[in-house]
Amino acid sequence: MSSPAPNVDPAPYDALLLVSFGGPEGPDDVVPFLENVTRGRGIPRERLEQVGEHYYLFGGKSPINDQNRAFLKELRADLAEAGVDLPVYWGNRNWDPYLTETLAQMAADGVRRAACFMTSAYSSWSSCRQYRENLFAAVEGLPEGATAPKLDKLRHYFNHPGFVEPVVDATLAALADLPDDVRDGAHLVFVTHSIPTQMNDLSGPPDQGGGAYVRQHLDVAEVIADRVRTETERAHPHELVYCSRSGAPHVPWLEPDVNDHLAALKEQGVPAVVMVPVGFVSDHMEVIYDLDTEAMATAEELGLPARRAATAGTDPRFVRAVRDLLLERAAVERGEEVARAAVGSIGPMWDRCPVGCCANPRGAVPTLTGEREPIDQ
Ligand SMILES: CC1=C(CCC(=O)O)c2cc3nc(cc4[nH]c(cc5[nH]c(cc1n2)c(C)c5CCC(=O)O)c(CCC(=O)O)c4C)C(CCC(=O)O)=C3C
Ligand SMILES: [Fe+2]
Repeated sequence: MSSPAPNVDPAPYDALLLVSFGGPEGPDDVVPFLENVTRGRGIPRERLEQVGEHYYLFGGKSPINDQNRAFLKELRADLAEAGVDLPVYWGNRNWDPYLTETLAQMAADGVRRAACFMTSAYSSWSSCRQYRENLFAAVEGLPEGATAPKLDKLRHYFNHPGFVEPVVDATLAALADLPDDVRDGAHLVFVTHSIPTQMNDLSGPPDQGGGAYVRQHLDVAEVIADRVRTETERAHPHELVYCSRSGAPHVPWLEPDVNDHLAALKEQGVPAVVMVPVGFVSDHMEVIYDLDTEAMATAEELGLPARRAATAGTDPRFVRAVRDLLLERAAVERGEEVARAAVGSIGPMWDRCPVGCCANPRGAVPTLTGEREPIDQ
């Protein structure tokens, strides 16, 4: 008796599009990149100069593009090995290769319908809807006569086992790397990008009361802390804290800041910490500057032993999650029943963002890939 053939049919998709943030590749790129990111955002000049310095400290080069190149390579190899025959494209919101250029290429190649995988895992305007607004703008910007492929965003994966399992292992590895005499009392400090509290209040579908961004992170942190407890047979207390606060000082953002939190833990007599950057999918600038450079210096000054857990990056389980999400959605679009993997208490996320989900605090802007296109708020 033969078992049923595994589903490797990507139809109705004829391409996969990796959608990312983009980052500068050298010193001359830094200012134009920051201008791209912050156009119309009211970020104080002082903050921009500071962030510029973070990039210059690393030769003006963000690691994010190379990380996406490495991810693409693994993703193509994974798809090929699994027998999924599908070209993979890559486009960024804020730097070369820009989404518009990539979509123009896809149109020229005759791509009619593409699934989009975003390098951003959670709900909020910054981490989801802004990507969808940028997809709309990129399609609008296509040259005359080019027919854009229809785009679908693959569902949120913050609670997909392929994203969470590598972070569990990374947390265990970071704990194991702490000195023996402080390990047992170590706290797990889950870290994500701060956003304005209003943006968190608006995150998720309007009928779910907002706050999805924080709720999703808390749920994943709970799952990881639980798994770590099972593996180590020890309950490491955990907290969710924030990094990379921006904006004007009088505008409230999510707190506490990771640096303040480390000081508070030291004050309480906590012997060590593992920082788990659960809000990020690779070791880009927020991780290598805000955590590895700044927060590590804070820990050092405090005399608080600290380790930073790796991000999912190119872990084969995370790469495979993209394939699983793609084939799952393809089956859904063909009208088939699917199993949807998810860990934690929230459950698998929707395929199309509901109307008004993660509203733009500055007002309605057209988006793609939602329940209703192009304007849904
Ligand atoms: C939630 C979130 C994520 C995680 C989800 C995701 O990954 O999308 C994220 C990722 C990233 N953010 C990045 C870079 C920047 N973000 C900025 C500004 C801002 N980020 C915000 C939020 C987020 N950002 C917000 C609310 C602002 C304020 C301005 C605004 O309201 O839009 C600024 C301007 C300077 C400053 O204000 O700090 C820069 C340079 C890079 C590239 C890193 C690299 O180059 O390696 C990545 C991956
Ligand atoms: Fe950001």
